Amino acid sequence: MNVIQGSMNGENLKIAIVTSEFNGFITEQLLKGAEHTLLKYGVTASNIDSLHVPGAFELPLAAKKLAETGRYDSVITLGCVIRGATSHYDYVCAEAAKGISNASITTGIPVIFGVITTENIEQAIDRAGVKVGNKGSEAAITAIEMANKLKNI
Ligand SMILES: Nc1c(NC[C@H](O)[C@H](O)[C@H](O)CO)[nH]c(=O)[nH]c1=O
Ligand SMILES: CC(=O)[C@@H](O)COP(=O)(O)O
Repeated sequence: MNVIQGSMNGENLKIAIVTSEFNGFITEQLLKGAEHTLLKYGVTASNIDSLHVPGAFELPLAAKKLAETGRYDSVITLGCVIRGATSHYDYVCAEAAKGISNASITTGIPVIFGVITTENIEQAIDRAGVKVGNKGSEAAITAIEMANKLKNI
């Protein structure tokens, strides 16, 4: 069996990060985690472009536009949706997830889902660098792995 490999070397990769401003006290921690991890794996700072959008609902369109430029090996989306009193949460989560997946499939560029979807603020804090790691950092690792694996297909 021939196994298609992908290295975790970020040296020649160009990555875009889209971060939503809603729940910014969490999403800025995700952005810090993603940036730190990209640099750790060798991505050059000048090869990382960052864009902010208002909320998670806006992530798919921005990610698709970035992916369509053909300038990036991966696009990372970062957001935080916290359940409120109404069904709004379900709509925002569903459209963000569907749209981000669609951006990836339609452009052929990995668009990584770094969106935290939680029942409360505590769960979000735990996933932004406290108890359960940093989901931005995990998204960065996935971005590098997918970019390098896709190059080898
Ligand atoms: N409630 C959350 C939102 N809501 C805002 C939407 O994402 C969107 O910006 C608005 O409906 C305008 O289109 N966004 C989050 O990222 N997180 C939330 O918890
Ligand atoms: C996830 C959300 O959109 C949330 O902030 C909305 O809260 P609510 O359902 O209480 O309006």
